[in-house]
Order: sequence, then C-alpha cells, then structure tokens
Amino acid sequence: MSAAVIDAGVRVSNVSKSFGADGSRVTVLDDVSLTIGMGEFVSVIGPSGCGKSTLLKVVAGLIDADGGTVQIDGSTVRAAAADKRIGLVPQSPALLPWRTVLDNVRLPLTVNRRADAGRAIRDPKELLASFGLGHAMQKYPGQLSGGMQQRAAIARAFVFDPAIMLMDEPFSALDEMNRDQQRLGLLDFWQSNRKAVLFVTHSVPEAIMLSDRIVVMAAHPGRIDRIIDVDLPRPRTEEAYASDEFRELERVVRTALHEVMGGAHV
Ligand SMILES: Nc1ncnc2c1ncn2[C@@H]1O[C@H](COP(=O)(O)OP(=O)(O)OP(=O)(O)O)[C@@H](O)[C@H]1O
Repeated sequence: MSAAVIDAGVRVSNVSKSFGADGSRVTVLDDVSLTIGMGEFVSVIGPSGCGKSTLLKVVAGLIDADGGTVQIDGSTVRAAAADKRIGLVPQSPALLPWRTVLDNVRLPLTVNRRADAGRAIRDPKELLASFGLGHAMQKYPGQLSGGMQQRAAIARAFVFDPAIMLMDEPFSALDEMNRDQQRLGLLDFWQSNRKAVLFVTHSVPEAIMLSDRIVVMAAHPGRIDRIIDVDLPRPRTEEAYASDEFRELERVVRTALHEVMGGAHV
C-alpha cells in the first residue's frame, strides 16, 4: 500500500490552541487528536464553547494551532487549501445577494481561475440540480427560503470536488422540519459523493443520522472526551429514526453529553 493511501483523509495530531493574553490565557483545544478516513462522516458535538468551531477552523487553515499538526491527504493544510481540496460550509450561507444562485455557485471558479487548471471540477448546474435547486438557478438569494439558500451554499462548497468537507452547524438557523429535510438531502448527496466530512452540530439526532463516528468534546479545556461509533447500516433514510438501534444510540450520546456537562440536562 502506498503512503498516499495510508495518509488519505484528515489526520489531526496533538493539536493545542489557546486564546487571550498572558495571565488570562484560555486553553480552547488541549491535545486533540483525530483521524477522518476518506469517505468517512465524522460529527463533533459538545457543550457551547468547548472548541468545536475552533477545531474546524484549525483544520480549515483559517487559524493556526499553537502546537500539533494537521495533515490532509498527507500534505499540510496550507497546501491542501491552495489546491482547493478543502470545502467549507459556514453557519450562514453567505451568498452574494446581487448574484443569481448559479453565479454564486460559480463564484469559486471565477475567483480562483488558476486553481481549476488541471483538476476535476463539478458542473455548478449539475450540483444545483442534485441539491434540488435546478429550478432556482436564475433566482436571487433573497427569493429563496433559508433552507434553499443553505443548500446553495453547500452546492458551492462542492464545486472544486474537495476531498474533505468542513461544515459548521450548517442547518442551525433553520426550523426543525426544514432542518430535517436539509439534513436528509445532504445525507442523500453525500451517500453518492463520499467525502471525508467534519461536521459540527448541537443536534444529537442529526449527528447520529449523518455520521460514521461522533466525537464528543468536553470544555475547559476543550478536548475529546470520547468517540462513539454509529454502526447503523447505510444507505440511511428517515426510517432509521424509528429503529431501536437509533434510539439506543441517542441514549448513549445524550448520556455522554450529560456526563461531559457535569450532569446538566441535554
Ligand atoms: N478569536 C478568538 N479570540 C478569543 N477567544 C476565542 C476566539 N475564538 C474562540 N474563542 C473562545 O474559544 C472558546 C471556544 O470557542 P468555539 O467557538 O470554538 O466553541 P464552540 O464549541 O464552537 O461553541 P458553540 O457551540 O457555542 O458554537 C470560547 O470560549 C470562545 O469564546
């Protein structure tokens, strides 16, 4: 087996990060190590302020760790980012209101003209169709519902066909029904476009439905408390919610959260 295959995916090794001036420094990530295999979906859950977004930003290369390393497919985050191998979906869709939905999804190709030379890119129209937005391509973001806007933002993140997709609570602004619909849409797309995914969420059912593994973080300092395997069969559909295995996993994850939050109700 070649080294490239062994190193495929994301490898976070002993990452630490603190914020604040000397004397009032807060350790937000304390010796965090995690791997995400190629095509593996990993969710991160934990109390507010435990460092979930900070971990995602370190993996995205948006902030530097104080210690430790992150490797993407065996290379540095900087190299992977320059090669557009990292896709990022933020909490809010951040679409440009004066551009059509199609032009928003095309935007990464326009602003990174050099990056698409010699590498696979996805057809923005096909991506939008896969996310059920084929009819909305010529509309402006303001004419779309919140869920549709977020789907457009997800489609945009797939334009460079990245090896790794980072998502920071992409559905948190949506109401529960809409949220469930978007989550099932993402699941459907991902099941036929397997990427390594790091997905931050506060929702236990969402984490279970989507993930192969759930990383439970604890706060003060932010660290990985435990990792829970989700061995529900794939492909999953909404029927999985009703299974005994799903309910048992819900109990396991809620118990873990209850413990890391020192007994608080979750
Ligand atoms: N740039 C920064 N400067 C100073 N402190 C920061 C910075 N970014 C994050 N923090 C602090 O680091 C801690 C972890 O923040 P982070 O956003 O990673 O947590 P989180 O687990 O994603 O929280 P939430 O679930 O509420 O979104 C918080 O106490 C936050 O105030």
